[in-house]
Amino acid sequence: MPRERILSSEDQSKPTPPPPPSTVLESREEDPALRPKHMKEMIGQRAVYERIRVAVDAAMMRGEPLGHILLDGPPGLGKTTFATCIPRDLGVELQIASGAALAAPKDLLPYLTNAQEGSVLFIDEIHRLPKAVEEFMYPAMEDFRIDITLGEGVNARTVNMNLRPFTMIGATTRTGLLSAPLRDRFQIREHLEFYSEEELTTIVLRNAVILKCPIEEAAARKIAGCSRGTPRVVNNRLRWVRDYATSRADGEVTLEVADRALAMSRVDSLGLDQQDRNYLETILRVFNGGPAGVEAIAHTLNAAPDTLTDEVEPFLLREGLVVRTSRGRKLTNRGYEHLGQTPPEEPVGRSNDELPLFE
Ligand SMILES: Nc1ncnc2c1ncn2[C@@H]1O[C@H](COP(=O)(O)OP(=O)(O)OP(=O)(O)O)[C@@H](O)[C@H]1O
Ligand SMILES: [Mg+2]
Repeated sequence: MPRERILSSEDQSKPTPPPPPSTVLESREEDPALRPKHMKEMIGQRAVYERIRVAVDAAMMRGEPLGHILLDGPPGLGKTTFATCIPRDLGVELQIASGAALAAPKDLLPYLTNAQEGSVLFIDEIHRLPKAVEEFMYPAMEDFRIDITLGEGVNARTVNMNLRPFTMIGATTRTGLLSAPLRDRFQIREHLEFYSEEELTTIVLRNAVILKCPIEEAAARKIAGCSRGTPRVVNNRLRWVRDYATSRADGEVTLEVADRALAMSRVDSLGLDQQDRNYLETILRVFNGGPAGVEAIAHTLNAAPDTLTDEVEPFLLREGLVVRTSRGRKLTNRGYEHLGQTPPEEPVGRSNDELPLFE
């Protein structure tokens, strides 16, 4: 670990004032320098990595296209990273499309016809594909063939077109929203899980070197411990702490500097930020601890329900701060305690109509 203080000439010439904490922490802007380029540089997700590796090696040895891959899991855990590393490892081209932008089959057509043999077509947010586009994809994925309808009414006729065999990689934060026929067309389906503190510490130490930021191991561990098990969050926190070290200390991220920086950005001991705490506080104060429907919580917070289910809730559920019951979200005893409150007498989430839901 380099201990000396290193600042690149770029850092010195352009001192950027740190943006307000909430922007730093919620920022979805990716740093291309920090995204691993090859699968072997990826940290964690070992089981997923090994299975994809087997398929990639076999495809390369046989000279055949890799089977279609579906990746799901909460935001920031590495779906896009896998999708960009796989074609690089295979040495093939990558095209990127977003489910939300493919409104009709004709929007997908150029991607399919441009796909070279063995190349990868990555569709992000694949759960947002309209039904018509999804159905158009079935024969493309299964038989590398598409059916195009030309003309209208009685003059309409269907033309079959063969495609070059390619690999589709789909990413979604919501597998539950995918139809079974689409899901079944992916030969490999992988779920990405939250990262351990150990893995996140490794990511911090690796990225601190890339960012030329001297850091103490204890500080790296501290940043990792409050990053919600998520590499994207760990990178954002590292950048914030590094900015803080540059502008409020001598540039070195010591444990003390990390503590001060994280306290200033209002990240708490579990790594929750203001948005997470607002969510918990709303259930506590507005809904008396719950149960409360996600729509109602979202309205109260002036947030989109999807943001809550996709981005806020997965980690809070994993940490056991809330439970999802058939009647809505409810604070657990741990949730009460985290907010500095005494839990109510009766045990939470255990009456018959409030059994936790497993989805
Ligand atoms: N296994 C990993 N090792 C190291 N860094 C990682 C890993 N996975 C992700 N990252 C880092 O986290 C960032 C976010 O990851 P990525 O964009 O792949 O998430 P995602 O699952 O696609 O999220 P979203 O659902 O929001 O699209 C990447 O830019 C990368 O720097
Ligand atoms: Mg992504």
